[in-house]
Amino acid sequence: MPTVDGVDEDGTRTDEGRISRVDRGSVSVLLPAAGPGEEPAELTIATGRDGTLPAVVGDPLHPAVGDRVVVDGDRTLVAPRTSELARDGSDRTSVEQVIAANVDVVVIVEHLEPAPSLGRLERMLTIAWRSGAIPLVVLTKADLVSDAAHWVTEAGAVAPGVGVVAISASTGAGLDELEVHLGEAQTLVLIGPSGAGKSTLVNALAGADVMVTGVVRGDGRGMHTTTHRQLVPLPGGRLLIDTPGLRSVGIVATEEAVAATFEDIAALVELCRFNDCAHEREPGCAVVAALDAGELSERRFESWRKLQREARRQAARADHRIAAEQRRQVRTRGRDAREASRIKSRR
Ligand SMILES: Nc1nc2c(ncn2[C@@H]2O[C@H](COP(=O)(O)OP(=O)(O)OP(=O)(O)O)[C@@H](O)[C@H]2O)c(=O)[nH]1
Ligand SMILES: [Zn+2]
Repeated sequence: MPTVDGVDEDGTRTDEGRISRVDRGSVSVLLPAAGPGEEPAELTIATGRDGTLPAVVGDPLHPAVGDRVVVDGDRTLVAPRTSELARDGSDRTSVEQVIAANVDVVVIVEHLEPAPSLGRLERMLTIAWRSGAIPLVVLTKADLVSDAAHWVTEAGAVAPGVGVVAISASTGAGLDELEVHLGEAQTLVLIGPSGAGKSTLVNALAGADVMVTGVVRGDGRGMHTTTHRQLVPLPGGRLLIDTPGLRSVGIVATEEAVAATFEDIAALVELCRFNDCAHEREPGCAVVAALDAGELSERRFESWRKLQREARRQAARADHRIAAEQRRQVRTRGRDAREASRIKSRR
């Protein structure tokens, strides 16, 4: 059993790295630099025929960019994940596809010009809360507007408990404040609409293009890699995950994630007189009372309802997929059993 400090019980060294790229049949693993001034190394590791790697704990799993791995002898094991950014499976068999693992902060990038969409912010916040990472809202292009402070307040109201920073990549305004919010050695992903300024922000955080050379391991297990990495080292020991499809992740909502995004409404629901209040015309409905009092906006209420409906729909769809998979397994087992009894009766 490999240990996390890099030395096995029998004294052999194990390496710890992060998956920096996932391809068909293989993954790239980024190993930390051996010492100051040295470049990080990158290995290519073959995955199993089904595309999985063994896990430190539990069943083999499909690796994702950001996965922590322990390279131990001939085996590469995936460590348990602290967070997962998932995309709803597009086909009927796969439930969800994890596109980034072990993310600390989901940076939600939204432009100030054109005016930000609060509904989109709520949607992206739900994705972030769902992942297990901490969301941070970055409003870009502050140099183009005069009411950035107003939008910081508005965004703060739809993102209770979440940091909101207005920045300008053009003037550098707000970048210091952003640094404070990000802290050191964190793994980040950026999500946001096209043109919001994500690439521009990455360049600002990176300071320069980060180029890394691959190496050949002495034992020949690793191969030289010159692939374009999807896990980008940033100054301050930070890592940025930028995988295809991540920037425009479709929503994978759960009721818990929706409740985390709409913490204010979730608190109101607790105060409704009836447990099964539909928040329509029931007496003692705290949600309707807040709407009537103008404490809750109609826009936010509708946005909450919509995301809740989506979460329920997805849960039902996932249940449906699981049920279909179970039926398939029962059929296969039945066929195997019939086959076995046929063989037996022939003897
Ligand atoms: N004035 C101003 N323009 C900005 C700022 N940040 C980004 N831009 C511009 O906005 C445009 C879009 O920026 P990108 O960084 O390419 O946006 P993106 O979010 O990466 O877009 P996609 O790659 O399509 O997802 C570019 O022309 C940038 O120069 C800013 O702070 N101020
Ligand atoms: Zn109610």
